[in-house]
Amino acid sequence: MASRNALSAGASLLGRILSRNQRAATAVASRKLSGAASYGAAAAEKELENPLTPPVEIKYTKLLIDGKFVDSISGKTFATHDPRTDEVITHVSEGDAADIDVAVKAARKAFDEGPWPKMHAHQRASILNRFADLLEQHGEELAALDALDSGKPYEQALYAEMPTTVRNFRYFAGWADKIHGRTIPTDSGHFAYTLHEPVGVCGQIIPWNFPLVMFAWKVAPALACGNTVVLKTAEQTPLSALRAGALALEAGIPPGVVNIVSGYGETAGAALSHHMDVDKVAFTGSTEVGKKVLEAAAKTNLKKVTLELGGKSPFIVCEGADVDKAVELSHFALFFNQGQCCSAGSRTFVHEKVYDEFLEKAKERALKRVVGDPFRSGVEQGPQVDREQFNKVLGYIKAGQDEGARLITGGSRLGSKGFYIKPTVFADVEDHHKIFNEEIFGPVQSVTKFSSVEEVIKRANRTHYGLAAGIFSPNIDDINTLSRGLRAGSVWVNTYDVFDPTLPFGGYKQSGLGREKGIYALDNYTEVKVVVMPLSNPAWQ
Ligand SMILES: NC(=O)c1ccc[n+]([C@@H]2O[C@H](COP(=O)([O-])OP(=O)(O)OC[C@H]3O[C@@H](n4cnc5c(N)ncnc54)[C@H](O)[C@@H]3O)[C@@H](O)[C@H]2O)c1
Repeated sequence: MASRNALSAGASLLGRILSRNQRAATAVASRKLSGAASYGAAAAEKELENPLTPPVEIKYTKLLIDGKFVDSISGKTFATHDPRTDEVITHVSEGDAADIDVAVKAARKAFDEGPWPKMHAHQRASILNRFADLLEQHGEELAALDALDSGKPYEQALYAEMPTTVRNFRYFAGWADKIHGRTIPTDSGHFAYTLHEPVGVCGQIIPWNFPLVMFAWKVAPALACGNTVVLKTAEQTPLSALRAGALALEAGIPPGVVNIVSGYGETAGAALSHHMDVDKVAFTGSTEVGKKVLEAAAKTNLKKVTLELGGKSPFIVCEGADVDKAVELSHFALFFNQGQCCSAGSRTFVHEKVYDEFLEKAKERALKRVVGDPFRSGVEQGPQVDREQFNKVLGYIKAGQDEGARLITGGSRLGSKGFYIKPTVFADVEDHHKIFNEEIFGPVQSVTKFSSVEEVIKRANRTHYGLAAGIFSPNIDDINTLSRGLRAGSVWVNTYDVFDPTLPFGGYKQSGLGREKGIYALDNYTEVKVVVMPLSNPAWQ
């Protein structure tokens, strides 16, 4: 019953999109991929050859600094590509160290002299709520920009990612006037109280897999606490944040409070993490780059650092599980967003008693997955974000085959244009296989067998990551033992990828430092000051 309740996914935003899309997707799937679905179906190929025109006009391509959209100092631009075709969508101003410096100066001025940190907190909340309203009103446009730039299904961007983006701003707007310290009794006859003050200028570096959601996770808590920000978007997906930046100005967020610099990691990103006048940096991306960001902070001004990094999360299907539901949820846990999720359930552990049935049904489900133009209704999976990721995923598929994992479906590109990959499932994957240890970040499910809860805890924890874990079981004893035994920042039981703004998110081990979202995020964006004074006049007064 517990699993049925959870699977109805009423509590999960992504669960809602899952079930909403599922109905549409199943209908499209059966229409497009009748019987034993074939990717080579002429109709599907033809659709991929002739992509739809996205319902969006691109209005903002310059850097947003000090309330104005400006060219980069070097005058350079870079192309952003449509992953459906690899054609250029548009050219965007390319910020580098010089632009980061100007943006940091604007953010510093807005912090030191501007109204934002000092205004009544309820006024900050009103402005943030107005910003949330504008984001909501422009939901279709913003979702289309993300779908175009990243290849994610437009319906997923519109029905799952836009609402969570808006909710994050509303949630943190609600905190703005509730951030306060305590009075503290002392043993020494002093009166003491704490003030929770903004950290200052916050550098924020985000990835390409969820451009707007990452924008919201970073910007909303920083602004609610009274900070100013310089945000560096991912070079693959610069468009939606620039549009959101224009809406931030329209909402009344003062100039210099939100600065947005498009550019590359080695130049603009590194300049931000090394900048001597940035007080804090929040980064989401690969563990490899996360280490560089931490090193940059250590080598410069010891800016505070939070990191949300990679994962290799286990999804565990226990004895007694309803196999159809386990297959559906594990499929969602891995394939959501083309498999490009830091929290992807990318190691599927299945109890030996249900293993064979699970494999057969997991293959069937992967074959039914609707891969196609992200602007077509009912599509569950679009192309990978760019050529680099596409080649990387195909490289992992080859490594899986070379190392002896059993490929049961997929295993190659789909079509001849763009970065589409067939939903792929490997069976009998062993713990030492590369595909079981490294973050693939693609539509590749790796399934392995286990015999006992004790065994699976040991194997699931045998990784340097610790971001998330999924448990699928009807048995409360197994659920309790597993949820306490797994070393991960989020454990989803009979559900997956629940990203409510109220819940903290972050990693154990090399999956990160600190927590984003929820009340825990406020700690990242505030300094604590203690003020101490004597209770009675001291002799020297
Ligand atoms: N945890 C996540 O949410 C997440 C997101 C994206 C990618 N990844 C992982 O990272 C892999 C590589 O993808 P990627 O290259 O886009 O990730 P990445 O870590 O290189 O990029 C993430 C962000 O960091 C910036 N960056 C890159 N080098 C930098 C540097 N030296 N200093 C400061 N900022 C820098 C990038 O420009 C981008 O904005 C993926 O295959 C995946 O495994 C994880």
